[in-house]
Amino acid sequence: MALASGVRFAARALLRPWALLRGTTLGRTEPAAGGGGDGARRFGSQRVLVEPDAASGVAVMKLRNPPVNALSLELLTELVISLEKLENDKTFRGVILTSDCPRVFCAGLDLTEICGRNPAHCAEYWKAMQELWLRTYLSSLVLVAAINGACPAGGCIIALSCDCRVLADNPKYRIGLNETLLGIIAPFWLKDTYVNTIGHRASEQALQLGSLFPPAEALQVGLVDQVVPEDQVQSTALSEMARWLAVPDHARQLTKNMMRKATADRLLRQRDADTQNFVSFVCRDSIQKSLQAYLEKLRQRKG
Ligand SMILES: CC/C=C\C/C=C\C/C=C\CC/C=C/CC(=O)SCCNC(=O)CCNC(=O)[C@H](O)C(C)(C)COP(=O)(O)OP(=O)(O)OC[C@H]1O[C@@H](n2cnc3c(N)ncnc32)[C@H](O)[C@@H]1OP(=O)(O)O
Repeated sequence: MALASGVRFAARALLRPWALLRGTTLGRTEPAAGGGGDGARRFGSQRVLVEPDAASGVAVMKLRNPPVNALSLELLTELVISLEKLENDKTFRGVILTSDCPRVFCAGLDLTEICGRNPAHCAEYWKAMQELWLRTYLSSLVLVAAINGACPAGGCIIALSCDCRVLADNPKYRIGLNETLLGIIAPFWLKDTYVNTIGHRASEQALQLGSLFPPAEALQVGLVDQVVPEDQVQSTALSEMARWLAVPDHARQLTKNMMRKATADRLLRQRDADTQNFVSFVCRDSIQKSLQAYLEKLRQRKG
């Protein structure tokens, strides 16, 4: 798809230096845990573990950035590069995205990447977040989110960018765009993704309230497609993947692009403006104070 290749070019041009500079050990392979079928070899990087199964054409991509898979610049970079590697390997048709950290799928943006950071770093960071959303939202692969933990804000966006979502039935594993509770707001392309998933009225209410939905409500509002016992999340994600892979790739990919291109184009047309908006918004003293206070509250919760 032209657009995807455009994004792929952008990703490669934009991210290659990070991959080198950030000391990732991309491409390291090691035997998959439990053998993994035909000698499948895990690969990935420090913060992303990829367990490929060539026989089925499905890879499991695990976020591994303890304690909460906060989306640091490194994790964002490694996710995009790992996904690009799988997209370029025609052996693979689908990826299951899940967490290697207990109780948390992904805590969203790493707030230490924007709290007390200079505008240049905030811009670099936001471009990486844009890139990850574009890469997942437009991926030619089938992406299934196996949500095995809490999934607020940026974590919710990653899950929403997948083709479908399976959530563990644990009331502590809440999902949603809670930005307003931090005193910030979701940018238009997060809003658009929400509206495309749960509809305008539900999004309007949930975004303003910063709603974090427990599993039953997340299912009811359409934020997730299945809620299953925690020990069945991965197997259910695999079954869901099989359902999607039963469809010829070309027809499915063209349909996905038809459904999502307009939303992605809206960001692609104004990426620089969006980055400037983000930087000028988060660098405001009032917003910095809100974010610092929120981080402090998080740190004190354990006390
Ligand atoms: C007009 C304007 C126009 C345009 C505007 C443009 C742009 C819009 C502006 C901004 C962008 C908006 C997008 C935002 C998306 C986001 O993702 S914001 C981040 C939101 N994330 C959260 O609210 C989650 C916060 N975390 C939690 O709720 C819990 O940690 C969680 C439920 C995930 C796990 O709980 P638990 O297992 O108990 O772990 P702890 O809470 O104890 O946390 C462990 C340590 O991790 C630290 N931590 C947690 N979350 C984050 C995080 N997101 N970033 C950084 N650090 C985090 C936490 O402080 C603990 O640290 P410690 O061990 O104490 O040092």
